Amino acid sequence: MAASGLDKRYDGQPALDQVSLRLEPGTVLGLIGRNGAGKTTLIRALLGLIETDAGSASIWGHPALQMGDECKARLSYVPQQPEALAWLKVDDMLDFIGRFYPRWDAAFVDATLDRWELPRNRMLAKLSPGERQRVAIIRALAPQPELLVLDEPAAALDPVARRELLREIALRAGESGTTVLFSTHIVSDLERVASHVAFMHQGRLLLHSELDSLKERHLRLHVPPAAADQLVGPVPGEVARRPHPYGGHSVVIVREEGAAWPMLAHAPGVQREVLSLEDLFVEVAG
Ligand SMILES: Nc1ncnc2c1ncn2[C@@H]1O[C@H](COP(=O)(O)OP(=O)(O)OP(=O)(O)O)[C@@H](O)[C@H]1O
Repeated sequence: MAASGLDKRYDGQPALDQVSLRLEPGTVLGLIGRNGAGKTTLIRALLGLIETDAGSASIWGHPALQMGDECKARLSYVPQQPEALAWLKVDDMLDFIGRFYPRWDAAFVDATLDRWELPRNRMLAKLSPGERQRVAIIRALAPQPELLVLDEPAAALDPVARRELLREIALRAGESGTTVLFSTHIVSDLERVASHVAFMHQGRLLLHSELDSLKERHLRLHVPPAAADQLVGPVPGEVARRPHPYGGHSVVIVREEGAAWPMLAHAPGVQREVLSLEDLFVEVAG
């Protein structure tokens, strides 16, 4: 799955601004960003569900906008608010959908409905939002997709259900090599399962990196007033800068993998701080 140069405007406002992204097979990419950052728009553009103003998206080398049935059968998508087939009972909907998929795992459906204590005979429209989301997740996993796309799957789930979902995603990725793209604003969820992380902010993709190397590549420097002369121009790799309330500045920097830190990181009186993912998110998107 890949996109290059995606632009999308709504009422003149950019929802996607020159977004390029490549999802390598077998990775679990967590897409993180604040409300309205453009996550859903990006997911829909990647899947060819909306046309963009510029740029292109492809899935397994085919243009996303002209995806054929063969490709569709290899991927599953859980939208933020699953609404399809709401007049059917849980069991009937899953039976009906299952007929379209050769690799439909009926035993998984059965076991997971029990494990998640979902009412099989109730109409989808009468389920709670969290229950509906769980059913949508079962529906998405049962065909054993090669590519699983989840738009804020945890939004309506309680903490126990969230853990179960994350465990299931990790299992699929680890055992079957399923490629996963999921959006979230819960940083701890992302840290639990993602191999890669992408930050969206105001329609732009600010950062796309392997999760493990992210912390090694970023640093917050606390620069005391005495070293202020070092901050006249931009610091190499500068991502964010804030004045400290008690004087001095904090500067977040990024370096290429294996590259050296800029001189400022070694300057006298400058303190280095390794950022958590949450801190980094707040720094770039705050
Ligand atoms: N159909 C639409 N018509 C007009 N504006 C839209 C439409 N869809 C999205 N937008 C706007 O585009 C921007 C990005 O929205 P999007 O839903 O992609 O954000 P998001 O990151 O998924 O947000 P959230 O975390 O709240 O779900 C927002 O400002 C939103 O209001």
